Amino acid sequence: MCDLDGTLIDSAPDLALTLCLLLRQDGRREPDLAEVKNMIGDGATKLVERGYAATGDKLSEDALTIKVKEFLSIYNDHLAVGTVLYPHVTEQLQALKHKGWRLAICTNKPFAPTRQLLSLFDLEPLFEKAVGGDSYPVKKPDGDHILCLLKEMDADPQQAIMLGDGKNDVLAARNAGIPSILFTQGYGTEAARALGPDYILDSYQELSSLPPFAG
Ligand SMILES: O=C(O)COP(=O)(O)O
Ligand SMILES: [Mg+2]
Repeated sequence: MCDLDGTLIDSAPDLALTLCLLLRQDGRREPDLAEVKNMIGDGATKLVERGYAATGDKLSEDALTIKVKEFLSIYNDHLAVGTVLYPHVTEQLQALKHKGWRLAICTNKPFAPTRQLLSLFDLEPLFEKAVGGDSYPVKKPDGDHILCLLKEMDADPQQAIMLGDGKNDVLAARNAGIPSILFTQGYGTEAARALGPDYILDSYQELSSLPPFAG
C-alpha cells in the first residue's frame, strides 16, 4: 500500500497554493511552502484547520466545514499546477507489479481529488484500488484504514507492507501489524523516522533492492 501526498507525488505546492488562495480571500497571512508541508498528513480538514489556526483566529466547527468545501473546490482547479511525481515512481512501481505485488493507495487525502490525481499522473493502471481519508469511518494512523482496504482486496495482512512519508503511515502500519517503509523526500519525515519505520527509502531507484522486494 502506498500513501499519496509526499510519497508518490510532491503535492505540497498545490496544497499550499490552494490554502493561500483561501486564506487570501479572508485577508489572512499566506504561509510559505515549508510551513504548509508541516500541516499536511491528516487530510484536508486538518490542513484547513491548521492553516487558519496559524494565521489568526481559529475557525468554529461550522466555519471549518464551509472552508473545507471551499478549499476542495479551489483545489479541484489547481490539482497539478506545481505537483509532480517523485522521480522514478512509475517505473519502480511497475517493476514491483511485474514481480507479482498487488498495489493499492491508502491516503488521508479525500477520495475525490485522489482519484483525479491518479488519473492526471497516469497512475490508475498501476493500482488495484485506492481509498482516501473519507472512504471509511477511520483514517491513518488508525490501523483499520489499512486493514479495511486489505479486506476489500481479499489480501493477507501478513504479506502486506505500507510505503509512506509521514508518522501517520508508520503508525497506521504498526497499528495494523504490518511493516512500513519511510520515504524520506516527503513531509514530516523526521517525526516519522523517530518512530522507527522498518525500512528507509531515500530514492525510488532503491525500492526494488529493499529486503521485502529483493530477490
Ligand atoms: O492529504 C493529506 O493531508 C495527507 O495525504 P497522505 O495521507 O496521502 O499523505
Ligand atoms: Mg503523505
